[in-house]
Amino acid sequence: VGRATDSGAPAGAAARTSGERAASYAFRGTHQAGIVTPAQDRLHFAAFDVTTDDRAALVELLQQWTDAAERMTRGEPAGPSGAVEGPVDLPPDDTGEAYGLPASGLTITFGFGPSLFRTDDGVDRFGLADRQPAALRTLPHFPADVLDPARSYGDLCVQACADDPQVAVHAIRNLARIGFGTVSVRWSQLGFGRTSSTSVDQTTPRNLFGFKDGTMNLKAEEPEEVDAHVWVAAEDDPAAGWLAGGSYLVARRFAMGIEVWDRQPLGDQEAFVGRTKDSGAPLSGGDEFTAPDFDMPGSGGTTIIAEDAHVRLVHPDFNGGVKMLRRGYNFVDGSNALGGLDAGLFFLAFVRDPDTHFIPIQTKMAAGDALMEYLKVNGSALFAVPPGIGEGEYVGQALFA
Ligand SMILES: C=CC1=C(C)c2cc3[nH]c(cc4nc(cc5[nH]c(cc1n2)c(C)c5CCC(=O)O)C(CCC(=O)O)=C4C)c(C)c3C=C
Ligand SMILES: [Fe+2]
Repeated sequence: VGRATDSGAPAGAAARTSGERAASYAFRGTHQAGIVTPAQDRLHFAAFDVTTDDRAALVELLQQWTDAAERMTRGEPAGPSGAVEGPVDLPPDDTGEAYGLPASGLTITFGFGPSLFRTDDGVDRFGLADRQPAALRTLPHFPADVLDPARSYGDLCVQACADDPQVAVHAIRNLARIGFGTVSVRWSQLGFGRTSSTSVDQTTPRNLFGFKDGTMNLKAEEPEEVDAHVWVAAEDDPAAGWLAGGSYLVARRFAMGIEVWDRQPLGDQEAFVGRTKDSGAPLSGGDEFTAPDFDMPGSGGTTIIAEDAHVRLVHPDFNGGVKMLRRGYNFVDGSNALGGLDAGLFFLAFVRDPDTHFIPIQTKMAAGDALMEYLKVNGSALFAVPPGIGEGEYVGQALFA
């Protein structure tokens, strides 16, 4: 199986055939991997706080993280000696739990939070304040947000996705280990079962409400749409030229009231979403990929896709044409005090500008979406995702130039 470029296309001699998953994705390229590369089945996402005010130490960490991430995405150990071949009187430079495992499609995607540029008190810890992108601010409070600060925010983030959970966890663990003394893990989230497709080669998966999720997602095979809605352009923000070719990453932990949801009639569940549970077709008819007819009359003077149906509220036609690249995951983090599952959807979306492509849609959804009855958001964060890493560069290098 060939290696893939950041566009998801094969880069090696052995080309990938349709639907076949690449064993590894190129770490370096125009854009970071883990955005338009095909969404893998497993996630370990971590937000870090930087525990030093030393800019040089931060840069050194990013250099070390770049080296280790490149190695791990190739299926190699995090450091040159590895888990078992280093000196016996030193801790190994790889923790070992992925020893013998293949790359498993690992992608590692880095992001920078607003607090890296300026603390809540306005302190410019690393001399980066004048390079803070205007759109990189703490997300506003939305109705139904019950945010836990211990699951929110962060100076840095790392999204590790792979087809083997052990490989994703190994990546985060080793980056945290390398960062000891410079960063600490603020929060992390495991995910299983992607809730989106980012390539037409992928079948649409299901979320924990049991519905197909990702049907109308932006896909790698629509590069013009991806350019228009995902990648930051050089002219977007004069203060943040370093972000050109990058993106913004929205992370929101949606706790789902699945026990209450499971007691709702099938027809009601379908009305809340606006699509059938079986094929995922819009309630106005057709198959999964048929465009919804939002004007089709239903019974009693209403439309067949209800005014508060999720797919109506978030559809580009009702949101100034904006689209997003969703890349979220299901999660179950044990059970809660009431004996229910602590389950939900860890929503991840890459957008060109959160002010136009996320905040208005989330505001509308939080205020009037039928799904919100079953959702609470207890974690939230926004990160600027620097562009891809060129040969000999480290992640985010242009920010520190
Ligand atoms: C603010 C953006 C969005 C949030 C938050 C969100 C949460 C969320 N969504 C589902 C389930 C489904 N979403 C679907 C489609 C869909 N969702 C968004 C945006 C947000 N979703 C968009 C832009 C779209 C595509 C709309 C379109 O272009 O038609 C679907 C339908 C299948 C699909 O197209 O993917 C489902 C199902 C849940 C459960 C959830 C929070 C937990
Ligand atoms: Fe959605």
